[in-house]
Amino acid sequence: MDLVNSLNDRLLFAVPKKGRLHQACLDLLHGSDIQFHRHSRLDIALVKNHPLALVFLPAADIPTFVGEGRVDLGITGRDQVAEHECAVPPTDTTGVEEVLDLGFGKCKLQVQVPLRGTLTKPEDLVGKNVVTSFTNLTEQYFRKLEAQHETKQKTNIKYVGGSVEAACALGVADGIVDLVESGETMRAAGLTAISTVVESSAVLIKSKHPSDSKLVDLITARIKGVITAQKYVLCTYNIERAKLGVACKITPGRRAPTTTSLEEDGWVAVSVMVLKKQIAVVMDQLTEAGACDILVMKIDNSRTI
Ligand SMILES: Nc1ncnc2c1ncn2[C@@H]1O[C@H](COP(=O)(O)OP(=O)(O)OP(=O)(O)O)[C@@H](O)[C@H]1O
Ligand SMILES: O=P(O)(O)OC[C@H]1O[C@H](OP(=O)(O)OP(=O)(O)O)[C@H](O)[C@@H]1O
Repeated sequence: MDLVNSLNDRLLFAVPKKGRLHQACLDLLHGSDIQFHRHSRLDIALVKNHPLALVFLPAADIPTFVGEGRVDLGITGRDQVAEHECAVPPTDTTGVEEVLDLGFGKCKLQVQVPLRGTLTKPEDLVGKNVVTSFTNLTEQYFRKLEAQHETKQKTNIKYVGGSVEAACALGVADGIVDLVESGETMRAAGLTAISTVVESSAVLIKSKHPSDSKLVDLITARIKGVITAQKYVLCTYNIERAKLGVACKITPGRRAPTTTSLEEDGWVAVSVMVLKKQIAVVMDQLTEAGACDILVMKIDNSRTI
């Protein structure tokens, strides 16, 4: 198969080829019914049911390809977009547009120092050695700090590709700038966070001039449907009509709750979307408000505005 020629007339969609975002992206594509078969060792996969091709790239490179318009859509971390934009500021025609926050891959890019050391605030690192994989954001952060303190001292920023947390223990750095999610890696390395450079989560991005805007909108709507379905549950309950006003305040729904009269006089059944993380509290409040037969169901997919 001439893979390169078969890319003509297909929208290109970049997906992280490995790392923390890879599996969540595959799950999202599956949930969106984007069907493909990836041959082993090939970083391009043609989508069977859309004029679309997936390109598997390192998360850090995706903002470059999408920003230059070589690839139409992509998923990466907001931290990677920010790192790229520090080096290549967007113009009217280049750079990426964020389409959706995907809600996974949440982490913070933080300045970290040894827990049992003398450095306690970011200013203490000015003029010292800082190791990171995010050199552009780190340069920007420390140049700003140096300017604020009107010092001629320059912080020395060094790049390493991974295991950044080892740099202080190995005597290469006085502090690091690295990603933190649970904080386990940081604590295990005897480090503590003293400042946040960027807060991140996975985002869907698009180029400023995608080759097929209609298909971009369709793929966006599909992905949004899956993300919404993951965030919400469907809650149904029965309640006396007289108590419906109070119950609707507890479960206002995204637009409004759906109510249906029950065969039993004066009673209604309510069906409403509730944020998954709030459902336990909502169930407690509904019970107190007089609701009964409360049921909670998983939503597989959705299309909402
Ligand atoms: N611990 C984490 N928790 C949540 N999200 C993370 C975490 N670490 C990284 N990420 C997100 O995933 C993106 C890719 O990071 P990851 O380290 O998995 O990339 P990678 O392509 O495997 O790179 P590398 O080879 O440098 O490790 C990050 O830019 C960030 O947005
Ligand atoms: O706060 P935590 O939950 O411990 O996660 C943070 C760690 O995750 C990432 O590294 P990853 O494990 O992807 O490997 P890497 O160091 O090779 O980038 C990041 O660079 C941190 O080291």
